[in-house]
Amino acid sequence: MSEANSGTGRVSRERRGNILLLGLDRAGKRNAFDSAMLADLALALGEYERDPDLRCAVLFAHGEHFTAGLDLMELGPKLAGGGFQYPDEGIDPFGVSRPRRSKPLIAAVQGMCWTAAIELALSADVAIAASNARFAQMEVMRGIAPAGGATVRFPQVAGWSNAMRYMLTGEEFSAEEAYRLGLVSEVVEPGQELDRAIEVAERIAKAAPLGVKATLVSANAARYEGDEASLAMLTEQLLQLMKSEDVREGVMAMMQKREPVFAGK
Ligand SMILES: C[C@H](/C=C/C(=O)SCCNC(=O)CCNC(=O)[C@H](O)C(C)(C)COP(=O)(O)OP(=O)(O)OC[C@H]1O[C@@H](n2cnc3c(N)ncnc32)[C@H](O)[C@@H]1OP(=O)(O)O)[C@H]1CC[C@H]2[C@@H]3CCC4=CC(=O)CC[C@]4(C)[C@H]3CC[C@]12C
Repeated sequence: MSEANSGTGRVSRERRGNILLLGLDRAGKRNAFDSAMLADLALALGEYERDPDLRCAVLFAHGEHFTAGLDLMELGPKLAGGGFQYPDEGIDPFGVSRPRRSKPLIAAVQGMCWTAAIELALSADVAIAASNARFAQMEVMRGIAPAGGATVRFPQVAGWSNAMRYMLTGEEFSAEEAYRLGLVSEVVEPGQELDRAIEVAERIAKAAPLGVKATLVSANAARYEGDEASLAMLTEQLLQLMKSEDVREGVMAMMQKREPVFAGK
Protein backbone atom coordinates (compact mmCIF):
# COMPACT_ATOMS: atom_id res chain seq x y z
CA MET A 1 0.00 0.00 0.00
CA SER A 2 1.35 3.47 -0.81
CA GLU A 3 1.39 6.65 1.24
CA ALA A 4 -1.50 9.08 1.29
CA ASN A 5 -0.77 10.89 -1.91
CA SER A 6 2.47 9.58 -3.31
CA GLY A 7 3.70 8.71 -6.77
CA THR A 8 1.71 8.39 -9.94
CA GLY A 9 0.59 4.81 -9.30
CA ARG A 10 -2.66 4.96 -7.41
CA VAL A 11 -3.98 1.52 -8.27
CA SER A 12 -2.20 -1.64 -7.13
CA ARG A 13 -2.13 -4.68 -9.44
CA GLU A 14 -1.79 -8.27 -8.27
CA ARG A 15 -2.17 -11.33 -10.46
CA ARG A 16 -3.54 -14.50 -8.91
CA GLY A 17 -3.62 -17.07 -11.67
CA ASN A 18 -6.25 -15.92 -14.14
CA ILE A 19 -7.50 -13.21 -11.79
CA LEU A 20 -6.33 -9.61 -11.52
CA LEU A 21 -6.79 -7.73 -8.25
CA LEU A 22 -6.96 -3.95 -8.65
CA GLY A 23 -6.73 -1.90 -5.47
CA LEU A 24 -7.52 1.81 -5.11
CA ASP A 25 -4.44 2.99 -3.26
CA ARG A 26 -4.90 6.48 -1.89
CA ALA A 27 -6.18 5.51 1.51
CA GLY A 28 -4.75 8.55 3.30
CA LYS A 29 -7.13 10.68 1.26
CA ARG A 30 -10.04 8.31 1.70
CA ASN A 31 -9.28 7.04 -1.81
CA ALA A 32 -10.66 10.25 -3.28
CA PHE A 33 -10.36 10.17 -7.07
CA ASP A 34 -7.75 12.57 -8.36
CA SER A 35 -6.70 12.53 -11.99
CA ALA A 36 -3.73 10.22 -11.29
CA MET A 37 -5.95 7.59 -9.65
CA LEU A 38 -8.60 7.83 -12.33
CA ALA A 39 -6.03 7.58 -15.13
CA ASP A 40 -4.26 4.69 -13.40
CA LEU A 41 -7.51 2.78 -12.91
CA ALA A 42 -8.30 3.24 -16.61
CA LEU A 43 -4.81 2.01 -17.52
CA ALA A 44 -5.15 -1.02 -15.23
CA LEU A 45 -8.45 -1.94 -16.85
CA GLY A 46 -6.83 -1.58 -20.28
CA GLU A 47 -4.06 -3.97 -19.19
CA TYR A 48 -6.70 -6.43 -17.98
CA GLU A 49 -8.64 -6.17 -21.22
CA ARG A 50 -5.62 -6.88 -23.41
CA ASP A 51 -4.15 -9.78 -21.41
CA PRO A 52 -5.57 -13.05 -22.77
CA ASP A 53 -4.56 -14.97 -19.64
CA LEU A 54 -6.71 -12.83 -17.35
CA ARG A 55 -10.31 -13.97 -17.06
CA CYS A 56 -11.75 -11.91 -14.22
CA ALA A 57 -10.78 -8.78 -12.30
CA VAL A 58 -11.65 -7.67 -8.78
CA LEU A 59 -11.74 -3.99 -7.88
CA PHE A 60 -11.24 -3.24 -4.20
CA ALA A 61 -9.83 -0.43 -2.07
CA HIS A 62 -6.92 -0.36 0.35
CA GLY A 63 -7.71 1.11 3.75
CA GLU A 64 -10.93 1.45 5.68
CA HIS A 65 -12.97 3.15 3.00
CA PHE A 66 -13.69 2.38 -0.63
CA THR A 67 -13.80 6.03 -1.71
CA ALA A 68 -15.01 9.46 -0.57
CA GLY A 69 -15.68 10.25 -4.23
CA LEU A 70 -14.19 12.84 -6.48
CA ASP A 71 -11.25 14.95 -5.38
CA LEU A 72 -13.12 18.16 -5.98
CA MET A 73 -10.03 20.34 -5.50
CA GLU A 74 -7.74 18.48 -7.91
CA LEU A 75 -9.94 16.74 -10.47
CA GLY A 76 -12.97 19.02 -10.23
CA PRO A 77 -11.35 21.98 -12.07
CA LYS A 78 -9.82 19.66 -14.68
CA LEU A 79 -13.18 18.13 -15.47
CA ALA A 80 -14.78 21.56 -15.58
CA GLY A 81 -12.15 22.86 -17.99
CA GLY A 82 -12.10 19.77 -20.19
CA GLY A 83 -8.55 19.16 -18.96
CA PHE A 84 -8.88 15.50 -18.12
CA GLN A 85 -8.69 12.69 -20.65
CA TYR A 86 -8.31 9.00 -20.17
CA PRO A 87 -5.01 7.62 -21.46
CA ASP A 88 -5.30 6.17 -24.97
CA GLU A 89 -4.68 2.61 -23.76
CA GLY A 90 -7.17 3.00 -20.91
CA ILE A 91 -10.74 1.86 -20.43
CA ASP A 92 -13.29 4.14 -18.78
CA PRO A 93 -13.92 2.53 -15.35
CA PHE A 94 -17.44 3.95 -15.33
CA GLY A 95 -18.37 2.48 -18.69
CA VAL A 96 -19.64 5.87 -19.85
CA SER A 97 -17.36 6.26 -22.87
CA ARG A 98 -16.10 3.64 -25.28
CA PRO A 99 -14.30 1.30 -25.58
CA ARG A 100 -16.08 -0.64 -22.85
CA ARG A 101 -14.65 -3.51 -20.89
CA SER A 102 -15.49 -6.92 -22.41
CA LYS A 103 -14.39 -9.10 -19.48
CA PRO A 104 -16.04 -9.41 -16.05
CA LEU A 105 -15.34 -7.16 -13.10
CA ILE A 106 -16.30 -7.77 -9.47
CA ALA A 107 -16.37 -4.86 -7.02
CA ALA A 108 -15.68 -5.36 -3.29
CA VAL A 109 -16.66 -2.30 -1.25
CA GLN A 110 -16.37 -1.27 2.38
CA GLY A 111 -16.63 1.76 4.67
CA MET A 112 -17.41 5.02 2.96
CA CYS A 113 -18.79 4.33 -0.51
CA TRP A 114 -19.66 7.73 -1.80
CA THR A 115 -20.68 8.82 -5.30
CA ALA A 116 -18.06 7.25 -7.60
CA ALA A 117 -18.16 4.09 -5.43
CA ILE A 118 -21.80 3.50 -6.25
CA GLU A 119 -21.18 4.26 -9.91
CA LEU A 120 -18.26 1.83 -10.02
CA ALA A 121 -20.33 -0.86 -8.28
CA LEU A 122 -23.14 -0.29 -10.78
CA SER A 123 -20.70 -0.46 -13.66
CA ALA A 124 -19.18 -3.71 -12.34
CA ASP A 125 -20.87 -7.04 -13.06
CA VAL A 126 -21.09 -8.25 -9.46
CA ALA A 127 -20.72 -6.18 -6.29
CA ILE A 128 -20.06 -7.46 -2.77
CA ALA A 129 -20.38 -5.10 0.22
CA ALA A 130 -19.08 -5.27 3.77
CA SER A 131 -21.84 -4.71 6.29
CA ASN A 132 -20.07 -1.52 7.42
CA ALA A 133 -20.38 0.06 3.97
CA ARG A 134 -22.09 3.46 3.92
CA PHE A 135 -23.37 4.62 0.57
CA ALA A 136 -24.26 8.10 -0.61
CA GLN A 137 -24.97 9.40 -4.09
CA MET A 138 -24.54 12.92 -2.80
CA GLU A 139 -23.41 14.95 -5.82
CA VAL A 140 -26.43 17.24 -5.49
CA MET A 141 -25.02 18.32 -2.12
CA ARG A 142 -21.89 19.57 -3.94
CA GLY A 143 -23.75 21.38 -6.68
CA ILE A 144 -23.26 18.74 -9.36
CA ALA A 145 -25.07 15.63 -10.58
CA PRO A 146 -24.01 11.99 -10.84
CA ALA A 147 -22.09 11.74 -14.11
CA GLY A 148 -20.56 8.28 -13.94
CA GLY A 149 -23.62 6.36 -15.14
CA ALA A 150 -25.77 6.30 -11.99
CA THR A 151 -28.60 8.31 -13.57
CA VAL A 152 -28.98 5.44 -16.05
CA ARG A 153 -28.04 2.38 -14.01
CA PHE A 154 -29.37 3.23 -10.53
CA PRO A 155 -33.01 3.45 -11.73
CA GLN A 156 -32.46 0.31 -13.83
CA VAL A 157 -31.50 -1.81 -10.83
CA ALA A 158 -33.44 -0.13 -8.01
CA GLY A 159 -36.50 1.32 -9.73
CA TRP A 160 -37.20 5.00 -10.34
CA SER A 161 -38.58 5.96 -6.95
CA ASN A 162 -35.86 4.18 -4.97
CA ALA A 163 -33.08 5.66 -7.11
CA MET A 164 -34.50 9.19 -7.09
CA ARG A 165 -34.95 9.10 -3.34
CA TYR A 166 -31.19 8.73 -2.91
CA MET A 167 -29.91 10.63 -5.95
CA LEU A 168 -32.10 13.69 -5.35
CA THR A 169 -31.52 13.90 -1.60
CA GLY A 170 -27.93 12.70 -1.35
CA GLU A 171 -29.01 10.84 1.80
CA GLU A 172 -26.68 8.15 3.15
CA PHE A 173 -27.81 4.50 3.19
CA SER A 174 -26.55 1.23 4.64
CA ALA A 175 -25.20 -1.96 3.09
CA GLU A 176 -28.49 -3.71 3.89
CA GLU A 177 -30.37 -1.00 2.01
CA ALA A 178 -27.93 -1.30 -0.91
CA TYR A 179 -28.72 -5.02 -0.96
CA ARG A 180 -32.47 -4.35 -0.88
CA LEU A 181 -32.04 -1.92 -3.77
CA GLY A 182 -30.06 -4.44 -5.82
CA LEU A 183 -26.89 -2.34 -5.93
CA VAL A 184 -24.91 -5.22 -4.40
CA SER A 185 -25.50 -8.94 -4.65
CA GLU A 186 -24.22 -9.85 -1.18
CA VAL A 187 -23.39 -8.34 2.19
CA VAL A 188 -20.62 -9.96 4.23
CA GLU A 189 -18.81 -9.34 7.51
CA PRO A 190 -16.33 -6.43 7.35
CA GLY A 191 -12.97 -7.73 6.16
CA GLN A 192 -14.55 -10.57 4.19
CA GLU A 193 -15.60 -8.58 1.12
CA LEU A 194 -12.38 -9.03 -0.85
CA ASP A 195 -12.11 -12.77 -0.08
CA ARG A 196 -15.71 -13.28 -1.13
CA ALA A 197 -15.18 -11.28 -4.32
CA ILE A 198 -12.13 -13.41 -5.11
CA GLU A 199 -14.20 -16.59 -4.58
CA VAL A 200 -16.77 -15.34 -7.08
CA ALA A 201 -13.97 -14.33 -9.48
CA GLU A 202 -12.42 -17.80 -9.20
CA ARG A 203 -15.74 -19.38 -10.15
CA ILE A 204 -16.03 -17.09 -13.15
CA ALA A 205 -12.41 -17.79 -14.14
CA LYS A 206 -13.20 -21.52 -14.28
CA ALA A 207 -16.11 -20.96 -16.66
CA ALA A 208 -15.64 -20.88 -20.44
CA PRO A 209 -14.16 -17.45 -21.30
CA LEU A 210 -15.97 -17.17 -24.63
CA GLY A 211 -19.25 -18.05 -22.94
CA VAL A 212 -18.61 -15.48 -20.21
CA LYS A 213 -17.81 -12.79 -22.78
CA ALA A 214 -20.86 -13.67 -24.88
CA THR A 215 -23.06 -13.42 -21.78
CA LEU A 216 -21.74 -9.93 -21.11
CA VAL A 217 -22.12 -8.88 -24.76
CA SER A 218 -25.72 -10.04 -24.80
CA ALA A 219 -26.68 -8.53 -21.45
CA ASN A 220 -24.93 -5.24 -22.22
CA ALA A 221 -26.57 -5.04 -25.64
CA ALA A 222 -29.96 -5.38 -23.93
CA ARG A 223 -28.97 -2.75 -21.39
CA TYR A 224 -27.57 -0.15 -23.76
CA GLU A 225 -29.11 -0.89 -27.15
CA GLY A 226 -32.43 -2.41 -26.12
CA ASP A 227 -33.97 -5.87 -25.86
CA GLU A 228 -34.60 -6.22 -29.59
CA ALA A 229 -30.95 -5.60 -30.45
CA SER A 230 -29.85 -8.19 -27.93
CA LEU A 231 -32.42 -10.81 -28.94
CA ALA A 232 -31.47 -10.34 -32.60
CA MET A 233 -27.89 -11.41 -31.95
CA LEU A 234 -28.57 -14.44 -29.75
CA THR A 235 -28.75 -17.16 -32.39
CA GLU A 236 -25.64 -16.01 -34.27
CA GLN A 237 -23.79 -15.77 -30.96
CA LEU A 238 -24.77 -19.33 -30.10
CA LEU A 239 -23.72 -20.64 -33.53
CA GLN A 240 -20.29 -19.10 -33.08
CA LEU A 241 -19.91 -20.55 -29.59
CA MET A 242 -20.97 -23.99 -30.78
CA LYS A 243 -17.90 -24.06 -33.04
CA SER A 244 -15.50 -23.45 -30.15
CA GLU A 245 -13.14 -25.99 -28.61
CA ASP A 246 -14.59 -25.08 -25.24
CA VAL A 247 -17.97 -26.51 -26.17
CA ARG A 248 -16.30 -29.85 -26.98
CA GLU A 249 -14.45 -29.66 -23.65
CA GLY A 250 -17.66 -28.85 -21.78
CA VAL A 251 -19.41 -31.88 -23.25
CA MET A 252 -16.42 -34.20 -22.72
CA ALA A 253 -16.08 -33.08 -19.11
CA MET A 254 -19.77 -33.74 -18.53
CA MET A 255 -19.49 -37.24 -20.03
CA GLN A 256 -16.29 -38.02 -18.12
CA LYS A 257 -17.77 -36.63 -14.91
CA ARG A 258 -14.91 -34.22 -14.31
CA GLU A 259 -14.40 -30.47 -14.02
CA PRO A 260 -14.02 -28.81 -17.44
CA VAL A 261 -10.75 -27.05 -18.25
CA PHE A 262 -11.50 -24.31 -20.73
CA ALA A 263 -8.92 -22.75 -23.03
CA GLY A 264 -10.95 -19.82 -24.28
CA LYS A 265 -10.87 -21.10 -27.87
C1 LIG B 1 -19.71 13.43 -10.13
C2 LIG B 1 -18.83 12.32 -9.60
C3 LIG B 1 -18.46 12.49 -8.17
C4 LIG B 1 -18.76 13.52 -7.43
C5 LIG B 1 -18.42 13.54 -6.01
O1 LIG B 1 -17.78 12.66 -5.51
S1 LIG B 1 -18.98 14.85 -5.07
C6 LIG B 1 -18.51 14.38 -3.46
C7 LIG B 1 -17.04 14.63 -3.19
N1 LIG B 1 -16.69 14.15 -1.88
C8 LIG B 1 -16.83 14.86 -0.79
O2 LIG B 1 -17.32 15.97 -0.82
C9 LIG B 1 -16.26 14.28 0.47
C10 LIG B 1 -15.35 15.25 1.13
N2 LIG B 1 -14.77 14.65 2.33
C11 LIG B 1 -15.40 14.65 3.53
O3 LIG B 1 -16.48 15.17 3.70
C12 LIG B 1 -14.69 13.96 4.65
O4 LIG B 1 -13.32 13.87 4.30
C13 LIG B 1 -15.22 12.53 4.90
C14 LIG B 1 -16.58 12.62 5.60
C15 LIG B 1 -15.35 11.76 3.58
C16 LIG B 1 -14.23 11.75 5.81
O5 LIG B 1 -14.06 12.42 6.99
P1 LIG B 1 -12.90 11.97 8.00
O6 LIG B 1 -13.02 12.85 9.20
O7 LIG B 1 -12.95 10.50 8.19
O8 LIG B 1 -11.55 12.25 7.23
P2 LIG B 1 -10.91 13.66 6.82
O9 LIG B 1 -9.91 14.03 7.84
O10 LIG B 1 -11.93 14.65 6.45
O11 LIG B 1 -10.16 13.23 5.46
C17 LIG B 1 -8.92 12.54 5.51
C18 LIG B 1 -8.09 13.07 4.38
O12 LIG B 1 -8.75 12.74 3.16
C19 LIG B 1 -8.96 13.91 2.41
N3 LIG B 1 -10.20 13.76 1.63
C20 LIG B 1 -11.34 13.17 2.00
N4 LIG B 1 -12.27 13.25 1.04
C21 LIG B 1 -11.67 13.90 0.02
C22 LIG B 1 -12.12 14.26 -1.28
N5 LIG B 1 -13.32 13.97 -1.73
N6 LIG B 1 -11.25 14.90 -2.07
C23 LIG B 1 -9.99 15.19 -1.65
N7 LIG B 1 -9.51 14.85 -0.42
C24 LIG B 1 -10.35 14.22 0.39
C25 LIG B 1 -9.07 15.01 3.43
O13 LIG B 1 -8.81 16.24 2.84
C26 LIG B 1 -7.99 14.58 4.40
O14 LIG B 1 -6.74 14.92 3.88
P3 LIG B 1 -5.61 15.57 4.83
O15 LIG B 1 -4.45 15.79 3.94
O16 LIG B 1 -5.35 14.55 5.89
O17 LIG B 1 -6.21 16.81 5.37
C27 LIG B 1 -17.56 12.16 -10.38
C28 LIG B 1 -16.76 10.97 -9.84
C29 LIG B 1 -15.89 10.49 -11.01
C30 LIG B 1 -16.24 11.45 -12.13
C31 LIG B 1 -16.08 10.96 -13.55
C32 LIG B 1 -14.66 10.57 -13.77
C33 LIG B 1 -14.45 10.13 -15.18
C34 LIG B 1 -14.86 11.14 -16.15
C35 LIG B 1 -14.04 11.46 -17.17
C36 LIG B 1 -14.42 12.30 -18.21
O18 LIG B 1 -13.63 12.59 -19.10
C37 LIG B 1 -15.81 12.80 -18.24
C38 LIG B 1 -16.42 12.91 -16.88
C39 LIG B 1 -16.22 11.68 -15.99
C40 LIG B 1 -17.22 10.61 -16.43
C41 LIG B 1 -16.41 12.09 -14.53
C42 LIG B 1 -17.77 12.64 -14.25
C43 LIG B 1 -17.95 13.02 -12.78
C44 LIG B 1 -17.66 11.86 -11.86
C45 LIG B 1 -18.66 10.75 -12.09
